[in-house]
Amino acid sequence: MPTPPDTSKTMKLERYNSYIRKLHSTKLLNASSKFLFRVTLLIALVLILFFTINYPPLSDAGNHVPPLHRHHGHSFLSTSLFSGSSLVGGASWEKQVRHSSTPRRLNGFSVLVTGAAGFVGSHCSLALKKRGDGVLGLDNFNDYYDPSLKRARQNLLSKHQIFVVDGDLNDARLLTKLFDVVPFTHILHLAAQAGVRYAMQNPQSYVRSNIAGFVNLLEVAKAANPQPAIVWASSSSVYGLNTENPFSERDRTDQPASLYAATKKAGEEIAHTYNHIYGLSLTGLRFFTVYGPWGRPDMAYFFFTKDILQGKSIDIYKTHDQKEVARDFTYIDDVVKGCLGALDTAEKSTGSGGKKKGPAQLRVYNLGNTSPVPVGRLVSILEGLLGTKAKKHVITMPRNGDVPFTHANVTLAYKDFGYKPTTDLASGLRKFVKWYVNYYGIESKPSKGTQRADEST
Ligand SMILES: O=C(O)[C@H]1O[C@H](OP(=O)(O)OP(=O)(O)OC[C@H]2O[C@@H](n3ccc(=O)[nH]c3=O)[C@H](O)[C@@H]2O)[C@H](O)[C@@H](O)[C@@H]1O
Repeated sequence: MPTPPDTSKTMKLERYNSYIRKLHSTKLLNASSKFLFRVTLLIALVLILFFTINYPPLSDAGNHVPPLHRHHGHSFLSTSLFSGSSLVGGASWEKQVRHSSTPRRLNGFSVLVTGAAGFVGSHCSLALKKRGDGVLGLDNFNDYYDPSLKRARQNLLSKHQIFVVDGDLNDARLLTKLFDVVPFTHILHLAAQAGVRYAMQNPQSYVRSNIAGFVNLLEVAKAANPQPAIVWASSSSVYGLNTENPFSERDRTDQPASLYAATKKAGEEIAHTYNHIYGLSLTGLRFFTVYGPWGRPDMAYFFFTKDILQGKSIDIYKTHDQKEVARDFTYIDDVVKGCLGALDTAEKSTGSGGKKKGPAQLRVYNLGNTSPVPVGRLVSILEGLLGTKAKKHVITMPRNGDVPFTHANVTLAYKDFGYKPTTDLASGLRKFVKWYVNYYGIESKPSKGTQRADEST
């Protein structure tokens, strides 16, 4: 008989093999579950990020800016999560917000300045900080004009311990957070879509900033406890086709000539509503063509300077009945004094947490220079300061929302807070040109005395 095979060894081997197989399958299971777990985590993170970027906070749903239209607004990622280098709502962010907003003088204000990286906003922020008030800036750094100029203004502010939060007026969650962190006594609301003629190119940006953004800010302010007093920038353009001269706050403002003017006028009406329903103290300031160092490159005095220095021709508008166009150009330092005067005399809001307790202050003031200057004269002053002849191209004013002249009566602002402009156009432009040349350098050699046949002298 054949000897039976010795199975003990085979069985041992099989047992060993099955043990190894089990071991492998458990390892495999472990590895694959780990892998699955990681993939799920990654998907979850991607989804969270996707929703954060694409969907605004619930409270902001009504003001959601569709992604395609964001170039003049701000992405929600940078608006809602990050500001400068710190995370919005994080401990270091809150510390910066508090530090910047804390007044350094007895009974000093704590002011939220919107549009703080803008022209008037940066000047006012510095003036407030210098006298000991706390200032927190808010700006969306949009690209209506060169954002690097806004960043340069922000750098200047940060040297004076003013923190500018990178965010949009339409971000209700961000605004509410700011009011949670700081009990602001005042808002100086200067953020806006400015410029008269650009309204024909991008009308929606005016509605978004000057109407929706303003309402969003007022909604947050009325709900705050304490409610702040609000001083905000209206515009001389609300006088539109008014023919009274000079313009007084009592004159009609129901004939705006541009959508820009119409949104500013709408702001004045909206201010009335929030004052009436919620007891918010509101002061609108009608600025008259403000100019000066750190100004706005979209304004005529600014781009005339650039074009004259580069030897390019400039368009000088005349009215349809061949008259000169004139503006009550107002120097920035005078306007800053007006803004501070308005803040100093602003009474407290009377409501709290969205409920009115009694009547509150509602005011509107002209802040002009009281001395209109024809645009041709502005150009001659610039030619003198730059030592260069401009290539002047005099044309009839295009139908683009412009008005033929502006002239402020400032009696009311003088009576209520001593507003008295002291800078004439020649002195103010001298300071502007000094700043301009220092900031930009002289970009190209001025070309002298070359005029076209259709130019005036
Ligand atoms: O006072 C105001 O409320 C307004 O002042 C300025 O608006 P505007 O007065 O039109 O200022 P510029 O655009 O700098 O124009 C100044 C003057 O130059 C004239 N101009 C403008 C452009 C141009 O190419 N040529 C020209 O002759 C205009 O007709 C105007 O008379 C600001 O741009 C507005 O944001 C502000 O609200």
